[in-house]
This record gives sequence, structure tokens and C-alpha cells, in this order.
Amino acid sequence: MTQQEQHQGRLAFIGGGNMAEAILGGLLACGYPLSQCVVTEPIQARCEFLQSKYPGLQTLSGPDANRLAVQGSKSATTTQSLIQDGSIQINPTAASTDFAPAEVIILAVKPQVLRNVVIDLAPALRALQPLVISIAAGIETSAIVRFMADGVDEDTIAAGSVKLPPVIRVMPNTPALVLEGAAGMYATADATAEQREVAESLMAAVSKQVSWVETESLIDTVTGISGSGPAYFFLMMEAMEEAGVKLGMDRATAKALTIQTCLGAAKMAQLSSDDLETLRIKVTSPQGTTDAAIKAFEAGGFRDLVEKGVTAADARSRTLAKELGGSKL
Ligand SMILES: O=C(O)[C@@H]1CCC=N1
Repeated sequence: MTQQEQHQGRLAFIGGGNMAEAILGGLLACGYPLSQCVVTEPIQARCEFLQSKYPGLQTLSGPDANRLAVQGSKSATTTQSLIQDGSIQINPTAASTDFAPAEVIILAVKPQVLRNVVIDLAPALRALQPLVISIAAGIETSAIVRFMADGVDEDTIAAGSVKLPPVIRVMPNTPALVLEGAAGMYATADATAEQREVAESLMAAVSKQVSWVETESLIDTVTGISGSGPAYFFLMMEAMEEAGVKLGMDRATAKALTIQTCLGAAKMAQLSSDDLETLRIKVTSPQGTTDAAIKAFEAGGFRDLVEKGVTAADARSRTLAKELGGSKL
């Protein structure tokens, strides 16, 4: 989807943390109209930070903030009375103080609070049918659908007289903060091709790699690879920096060489037509220095260890789904 074609509808971020900020920042950098965005965030200081970073951004706090962001306000008088009774705090200098209903909702709250947030929004979501995009780790679309159906009996849902909005689940990663994200996406069957495209174009603003998965359980694997993955590379870089220091190098030099090596290797891997193994072999002269290092890594079970790490993250994502999306909650 080109920038001209990019969806520019009313967008509500529910939660204004790091990932919401990354996605918002990327969209604004791509020309998404600021006046079409609203961010809800319970911490007032965080709202002020976002307002100063993105002048004119509409932020909402207070008990009615999420509902107002999703369903809009019937009139300026209604908004005024919500402000007066303390139900919401708005940015009065925002580019837009008109609260039209949102077409796309990005659920960017912590997984632990997602259930209550969605249940609170359920009537508005059912009435307005926005596209719902969740970036919460470990919460399955079926749980989100169940939260959206809160208060409606199963027979009514099954009969189709109450419709639930489609849900697209995304696992982004923190390099989105520097527009270098990698994201995995999964859509429920009722999401249309156009809605998938809208979600993809929003995520592509901050992610160089966007991959759809056909089964939702693969989102747990995306979490194990790219969601948690930046931390694995940071760990590897920490260890390399430390090794350099132990061998007598100053920390700043060891750090700078490590970071550039990581970046350079990633760029080669991305641009080269060689596979990863071939690239490794090309650096490794027989009986040379790299050969010595690789043998030490292999002897220490490096590949097994990496597999164990990725598998542990994947398993934790599945457990979170049970803990946070379970019907008991
Ligand atoms: O560690 C976590 O739970 C989240 C999910 C992926 C990255 N961070």
C-alpha cells in the first residue's frame, strides 16, 4: 500500500506506552494526519510528555477516556460536561478537539489490564464495529472476542443478531521505536482483505518486516523470535562487550565495535543472496580465528541454548494466553 493509499481514518490508541508511541511516531513520520489520532493514557505526566513530543496531539485521561476515544462524543456540550465533572482530561490545545468515532482501535495496554479495558468498551465496540488491532502479548483473539461479547448471551451471538468487530493481533517489537521493527500478524476469519491491508499499512509505518501467520499459535513463535528477540541480541552484545573488556579493551571501544558488527552482519544477511550458513562459512577461514570461536560456541551448546531460549519465550506466550485470557478471569 503506498502512502497515498494509506488508510487515514480516525485512529484511537488505547494506552500510550512505548509501543503506542513507536507506532504513532512512525505513522506521523509517514504523513498520517495528527488530527486523526487520539491516545488515551491514565498517567497524566505521560500525556503531557506525548503532547510535548507531538504538539497538537489529542490525549485523553480519566475514567471515560477510552469510551470517548472509541465512540466519540455526541456534541461539544457533552464533551464539556465530561471535562467539568472530571470524567476526562483532554488536551485543549490539540489539533482536534472534536471527538468523532474511531475507525481503528489499537489496543496497546498491558496484557494484564486488557480484559477490563475491552469489557468496558464492549458496548461501544459492538455498536460502532471499528477494526480492532491488539498488540498485547499473549492474549488470543478468541479471548478478545469473548471480552467484546461481555453481557450478551451466547445464543444471541450465535444467531448473528449482535455482531462483534473483527480482531487483528499483532506482535511488534521495540526496534519499531527506530522504524526498524519486525512484526507478526494474525487476523480472525471475519477480517476483510481491506481491513488486513489497513492493519498492515499501519504496522508497516514502523516495521521493515511484516509477516502474516495463518495459525494463531504461530504468534507465540513470532513472540519467541522477533517479539523478545531484540533482548537476545542485546544479551549477545553485552557478553561480547564484556569479553572485550576482560581482554583489556576499553568498554566504549568494545561496545562500538560490537554494535557495528551486529548491524553490519544483519545488513549483509538482509542484502546477500547467500543463506546464513554460507555467510558464516565465508567469514570462517579453516583453522583461523573465527573457526576457533565457532568451535568454542558449538562445544558450549550454543545452538541448543538459543533453541531453548526461543522455545521458552514461545511457551511463556502460550501460558500467558491461558492465564490472562482464561474464562475464569
Ligand atoms: O517480554 C514480554 O513479555 C514482551 C512480549 C514480547 C516482548 N516483550
